[in-house]
Amino acid sequence: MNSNATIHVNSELGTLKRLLVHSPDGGIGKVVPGKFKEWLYDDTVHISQMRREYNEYVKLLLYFLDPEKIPYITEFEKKQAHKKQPDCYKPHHPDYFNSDKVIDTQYLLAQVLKNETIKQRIVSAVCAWEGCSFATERMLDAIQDPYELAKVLISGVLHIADNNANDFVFAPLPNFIFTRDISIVINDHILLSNAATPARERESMLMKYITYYHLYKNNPEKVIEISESSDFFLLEQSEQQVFKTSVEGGDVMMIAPNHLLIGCSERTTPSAVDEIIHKIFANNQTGIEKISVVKIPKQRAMMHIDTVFTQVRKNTWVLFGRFSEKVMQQKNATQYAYYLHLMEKEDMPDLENIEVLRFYKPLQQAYHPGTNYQLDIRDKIQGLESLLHNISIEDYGVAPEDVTIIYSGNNVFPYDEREQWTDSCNLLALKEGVVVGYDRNDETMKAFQAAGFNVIKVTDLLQKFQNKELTPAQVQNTLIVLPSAELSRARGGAHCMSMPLLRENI
Ligand SMILES: NC(=[NH2+])NCCC[C@H](N)C(=O)O
Repeated sequence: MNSNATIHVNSELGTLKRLLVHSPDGGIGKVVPGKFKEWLYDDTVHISQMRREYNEYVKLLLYFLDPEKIPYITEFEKKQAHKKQPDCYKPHHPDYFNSDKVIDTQYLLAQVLKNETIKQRIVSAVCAWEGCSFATERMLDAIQDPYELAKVLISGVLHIADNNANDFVFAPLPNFIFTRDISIVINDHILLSNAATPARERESMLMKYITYYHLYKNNPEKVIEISESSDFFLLEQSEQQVFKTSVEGGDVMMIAPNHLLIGCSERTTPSAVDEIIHKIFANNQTGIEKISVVKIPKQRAMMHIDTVFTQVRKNTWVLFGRFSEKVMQQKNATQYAYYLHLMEKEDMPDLENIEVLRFYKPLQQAYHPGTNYQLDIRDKIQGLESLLHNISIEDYGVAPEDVTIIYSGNNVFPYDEREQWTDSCNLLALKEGVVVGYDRNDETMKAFQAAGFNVIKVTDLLQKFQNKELTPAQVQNTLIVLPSAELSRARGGAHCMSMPLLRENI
C-alpha cells in the first residue's frame, strides 16, 4: 500500500482509518407498515431514539479515527442539549463535523453535486429512474444548495414552496444507513453493488456517481462493475429471475490480502458471483488469487453473509452455530430433532443448502474473454466452521488449536436464533480484536467474556476516554456494545453500517 493511499482495504481486521457511514435520515421516520416488505423493514423505528443510538456510534468512530473532532462535537452537544439532533451530526448542516475519516455518503454526494454538469446528469438519472414528472425534475434542478439537494435525493422529501409542505417526490432510501451494502473496497479497487431489490437500486445508482466522480475520479479503471450478460435480455421473464445479476456488499468480504469471500444469498445471485470471479481473475491488478463462495439459504434473517459470521481476530470468529457442521454433529438428540423439524418447514434454512466452494486464479493460462474458460475448482470445503478454520490457518498462519469460534447466543436455542436476528454476528472490527456490536445480545456478550474478551457499553467507554482514563490505542480484545433498541430494528449491525475505505495492512 502506498503511504498516501486514501482507499485501500486488504482485510476485515486491519486498523480502520477511513470509512463511509450514513446517519439515519428523515426517510426512515416515514416507513409505514404497508411498505415493510417492499422497503425491507420489519417494524417502524423511533427515529429520534435511533439517531441518539447512532450518534454514539459516530462518536466512537471519531474517537478511534479522527479524535481531533471530539472537542467540537462535545461542545455542540452541550450547547444544543435541547435539540433532538445537534446540528454537528447533520451532514447537510453548515455546522456538520465534516471529518475526512468518518465520512457520510450524503456529504460526499453533495461534493459531487457541486459540479453543475454532474448535478444535471444525476438529477436526470434519478428522475428517469423514479419516473418523475418534468415539473419535479425542474424543481430538483432549481435547488442551488448541493447539501440540500443531496438530502432530497436520498430522503425523497422535497419542500414545495407553493403549499409550504414537505412532500415525497419519490420513495425514501431507508436502508442507506447500511453503507456496507453499496460497494466494497478490494485492495485498491472497488466493486460496485448492483442491488437485488428496487428498494435499494437508487442507492447503487448514487454510489456509482460518488465513485466515478469523486472517490475514483482519477482512476476509474479500478472500479469493477457487473451487469447482465447480453443473452439475459433475450430470456423469458421467468428465466430472467433465475439469471439476474445482483450483488450487495454485505455478501462480499475482503477476508485476507489475496482472498475474497462472497456469499451467494437472497441478495447475491450465482450469475453475479460468476461474473465477479471472471472479472477479478481477468484483472491482474486486484491482488486477488483465491475466491471462496459460500452459498447460504435465501432467507430474510440472513439476507447477507455478514449476518452469519464476521471476523474478530486472526484466530477468532463469531458465527451463527446453526451453520456449523461441528455443532450439528454435537447436538444432542432432542436438539437435533428440532433442527430436522425446522428443515422440513419451507421457510427455514436447509442445512444441506450450505455449500462452500473455492476458486483459484489460474497461474498458467492467460484469461481470454469469450473463450469457453473453466474455473479451477480445487477445494470443496465441508462447511462454514471448516472454512473459518481454514482462513485462520492458511491465510493468517494460526495454529489449528488456537482457532476460536464464538457462537451467537452461546449456541443455545432460542438465544442463538434471537440474537442472530438482532445482528450478534454482524460485528465491525475497529482493529484486530476490538469489535463493535449491540448491547441487546446478552448471551453472545457472555460468550465473548467466556472467550476472554472485555465487554463494555459504548457510553462507559466514551466516558473513560473523556476522563482520560483510557485511550483508544489502549483498548484491546474488547467487544464494544452500542445501544440498539431502535437501530437493530432496521435489520443490520455495525458491520452493515460501515463501508471501510482505508484499513492499515494486516
Ligand atoms: N450487510 C447487511 N447485513 N445489511 C443489512 C441490510 C438490512 C436492510 N434492511 C435490508 O434488508 O437490506
